Amino acid sequence: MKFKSPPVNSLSLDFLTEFCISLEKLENDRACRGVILTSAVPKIFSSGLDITEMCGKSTEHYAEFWRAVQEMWLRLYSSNMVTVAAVNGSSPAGGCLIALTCDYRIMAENPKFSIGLNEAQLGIVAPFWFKDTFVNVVGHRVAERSLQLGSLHSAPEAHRIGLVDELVPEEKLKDRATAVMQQWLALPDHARQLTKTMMRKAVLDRLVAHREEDVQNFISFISKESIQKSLRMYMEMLKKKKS
Ligand SMILES: CCCCC/C=C\C/C=C\C/C=C/C(=O)SCCNC(=O)CCNC(=O)[C@H](O)C(C)(C)COP(=O)(O)OP(=O)(O)OC[C@H]1O[C@@H](n2cnc3c(N)ncnc32)[C@H](O)[C@@H]1OP(=O)(O)O
Repeated sequence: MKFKSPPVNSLSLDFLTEFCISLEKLENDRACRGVILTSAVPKIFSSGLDITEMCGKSTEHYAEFWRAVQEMWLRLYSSNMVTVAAVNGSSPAGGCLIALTCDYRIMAENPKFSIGLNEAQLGIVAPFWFKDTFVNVVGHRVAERSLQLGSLHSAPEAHRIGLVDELVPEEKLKDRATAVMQQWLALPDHARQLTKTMMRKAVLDRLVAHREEDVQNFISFISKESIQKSLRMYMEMLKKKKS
């Protein structure tokens, strides 16, 4: 599956809805046992949640948007398919979450590409299930430091801390992702799927049990004037960086 929402594959409500529909179709297709996620936009895997969806909108809109973010994560983290992220560009925040939610991450070894949960830099907080997914990949200490600092890690650093499983030259990314997929698909599906469920169930159950509470927390957090101001300033900073 190739993300193609230029300029930066930001995760808008439309993007998330289409992503979930596509995943559901693949999940229900018995012939499909695995999916490789990558980007058709040069240099960017995904710029994370679309910030414009979280600025100056109604409470109803925030609720709908956040449910779509939750749905994307719940579907991908609990997928029966083998999921491989072929990270061919930068991947901050929600983009990093997509990669972390997969079974395996391969990143192009370009040191200009960065990845991480940088929410703190925007003055916002990564929700508990972003944090739980991160901890499950890199461990508590690395996750704590990285989250508090809102770090964006260069590709080599991301590999060093275990955020990505391997680095390959960009032109070899597709072949390597295919080889990894074949390796994972060589196992009997039922054994691999039950193992995956065992490893991820507690974290998935936690969001399922607190889903509505999480929506309400998001709404009350994102509606604060101080948070709206931080997001507006961040968007302005992104625009200024260009000029
Ligand atoms: C305690 C209770 C807690 C409850 C929980 C509450 C809150 C938490 C909520 C949410 C968690 C948030 C998760 C997120 O994902 S937030 C998004 C974080 N993303 C980023 O920080 C990335 C920002 N973007 C960049 O760094 C760069 O754009 C890039 C991806 C590195 C690409 O750089 P490049 O130079 O190639 O492009 P531009 O910077 O010129 O960007 C082009 C164009 O796109 C716009 N844009 C970029 N990113 C986003 C985005 N995420 N959303 C919307 N728009 C984006 C950018 O402004 C430019 O627009 P323009 O109009 O100027 O062309």
